[in-house]
Amino acid sequence: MGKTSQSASTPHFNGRSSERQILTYSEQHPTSKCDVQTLVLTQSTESAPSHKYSPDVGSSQPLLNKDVDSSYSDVSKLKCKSNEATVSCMQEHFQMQTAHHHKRQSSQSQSVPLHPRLWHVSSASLPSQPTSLTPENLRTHNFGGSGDGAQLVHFSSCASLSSPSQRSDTEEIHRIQFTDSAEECFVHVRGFVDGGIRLKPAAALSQILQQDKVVVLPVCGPGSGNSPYNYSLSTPLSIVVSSGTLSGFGMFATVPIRKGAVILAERPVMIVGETEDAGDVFMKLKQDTRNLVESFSDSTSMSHQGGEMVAPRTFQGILQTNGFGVELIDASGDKQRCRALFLRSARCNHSCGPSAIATFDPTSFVLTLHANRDIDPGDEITISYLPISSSSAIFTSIPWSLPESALTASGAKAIPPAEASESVMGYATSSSVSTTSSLFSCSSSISPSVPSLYLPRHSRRQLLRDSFHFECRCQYCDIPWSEVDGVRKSDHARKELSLYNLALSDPSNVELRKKLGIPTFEEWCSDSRISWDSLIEIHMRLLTMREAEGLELTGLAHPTVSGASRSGTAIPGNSLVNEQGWLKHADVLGMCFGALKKENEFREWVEAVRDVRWAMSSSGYEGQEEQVVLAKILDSWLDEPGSFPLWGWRTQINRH
Ligand SMILES: C[S@@+](CC[C@H](N)C(=O)[O-])C[C@H]1O[C@@H](n2cnc3c(N)ncnc32)[C@H](O)[C@@H]1O
Repeated sequence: MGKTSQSASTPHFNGRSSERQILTYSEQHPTSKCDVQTLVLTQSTESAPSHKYSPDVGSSQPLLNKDVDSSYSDVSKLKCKSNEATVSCMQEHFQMQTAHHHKRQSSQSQSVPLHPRLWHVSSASLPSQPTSLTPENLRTHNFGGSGDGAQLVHFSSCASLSSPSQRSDTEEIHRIQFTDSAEECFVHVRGFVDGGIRLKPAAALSQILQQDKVVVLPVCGPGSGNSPYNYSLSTPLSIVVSSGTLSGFGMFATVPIRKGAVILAERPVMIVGETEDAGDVFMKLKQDTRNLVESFSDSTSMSHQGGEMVAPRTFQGILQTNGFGVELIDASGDKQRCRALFLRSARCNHSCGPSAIATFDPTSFVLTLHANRDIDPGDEITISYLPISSSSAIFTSIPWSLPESALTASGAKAIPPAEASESVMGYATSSSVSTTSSLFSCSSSISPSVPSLYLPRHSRRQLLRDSFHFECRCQYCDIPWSEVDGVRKSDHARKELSLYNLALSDPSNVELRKKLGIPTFEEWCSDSRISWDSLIEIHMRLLTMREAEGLELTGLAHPTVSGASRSGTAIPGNSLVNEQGWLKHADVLGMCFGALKKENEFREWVEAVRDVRWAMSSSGYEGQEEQVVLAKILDSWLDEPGSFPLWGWRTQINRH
């Protein structure tokens, strides 16, 4: 093993703990000492499809490779111009941008020393100089794919390996060499890899991996105000050490990114089984990768306020803090929970109204970040560490299951008992607000059907504190005391959204829908007693609420990855909800306007939904084919609105 006593010349962590693994190591290249089994991923014989979308609905041609960027490139170019100067200004000040940006900055580069605290992430035990995360390191790691359409398709058989029982921990660690890039990933999942991992060709990975729309920056600086999530690209930057509790880095957009579009796709550098020790795998990483990883924060070693170190930093803690929970699927279809570490996505901070949704495809080893809403240059790319839907594609960071104590203590009152609500009412136009108010006033224990992102602020914060070891300072939580009303409104809005979510995700739950006063589209279409604007009002209002809470597309994490179901865990919100978020509301609105024969509005909504579905269809995950089919249908409606099957239907009903 590469673990030895600490060397003076290399970064190390001091500390003693009988329970924790203390990090000490020599500079020796880990793989030079260890006999790492290599699994070869051979190149696909199938080249990446290069055709673009054609509005031929009946076409049998696979349409898996629509270039997300192409639909938005013009907009991006336009919006980007004004920001280009400030983006490069930023690059001059921070020497940790991605390789791509480093290249662009070229001769204008001006070196500004970084404040050590920003590198240290509040840890006194890190090296005094920034030995990692330099552009050089990032370039070495080559986040972009190198081949033309090269794809990861095959995980070679490991038949030649000895049986697991005879092996040491070190021998159980496998190195995956991706044939379409210089990347490699170490996998330590006991008794799992040997049988092979179920892999399939991933669409256009190299194309996606080459996208470079983000930069890693300190989260605090001028213009950030109370919230860390408004980094102003138009303000000349100088580094200010935060006096608040939030420190460290975050990921920021450098270009405009449209809702649903792929922000980033990357593969992990290591995957560790739930029960395995991360330390052994860390020692296998290349030195520069390891240096980078060691600069990552370890929240398990910090006090909840994040201000002081209360325990030694450990590899396990770094993985817990920065790793994504994913599930791999073995050749026989069994799943195993693991933690995967992605060098760039590890910089994504949590927000209760995340700007991105992360999904992991266990068949291509690719984590994809999709935009949850339109993102401007300078906006932080955030994800939710809390569950956002019933079967989130990934379960971020630490816990495999949130502790019972956290749930009890959260005191959430999300879904009231049916009998306590007001009398069942018919479908209404504007009474839904008062109805939901009465529903909320009922007390009950927490329902497993409520994704925890919909819980009130104090519950979300408590979950994050108990399970992720930090006090959430996202803009949806970090509301000043003077704005108590703001907190109350936000809590109420989330509860209401969760209720509607439940009703909309399960149309058979007629009782709840009636209590909420929300008809289905079909009911609205065929029943002239329901006023024509009722459904439109409801969905418009829910959309506005979603936007205010930053919960636009969150539910879309759901269909993206097979094999990452969270059912059976104790995490609230992981059971039955099939949330669709913004798409559901926008879908219904488009159809309503179609049924009312309002062509302009119909086009507006159908086009918006079509764009998002196309964007969601291009990252190689399993749900993409469904999105393609739906997008094609919407395209045909846009070509000929009259082809919408219920075109003008509601107007006829009204006449009779
Ligand atoms: C995966 S890391 C995110 C990147 C990290 N900020 C860095 O500098 O590398 C997770 C850690 O970031 C901090 N963090 C993330 N989201 C936060 C939030 N909303 N409020 C406060 N701290 C947050 C916490 O310290 C957490 O343990």
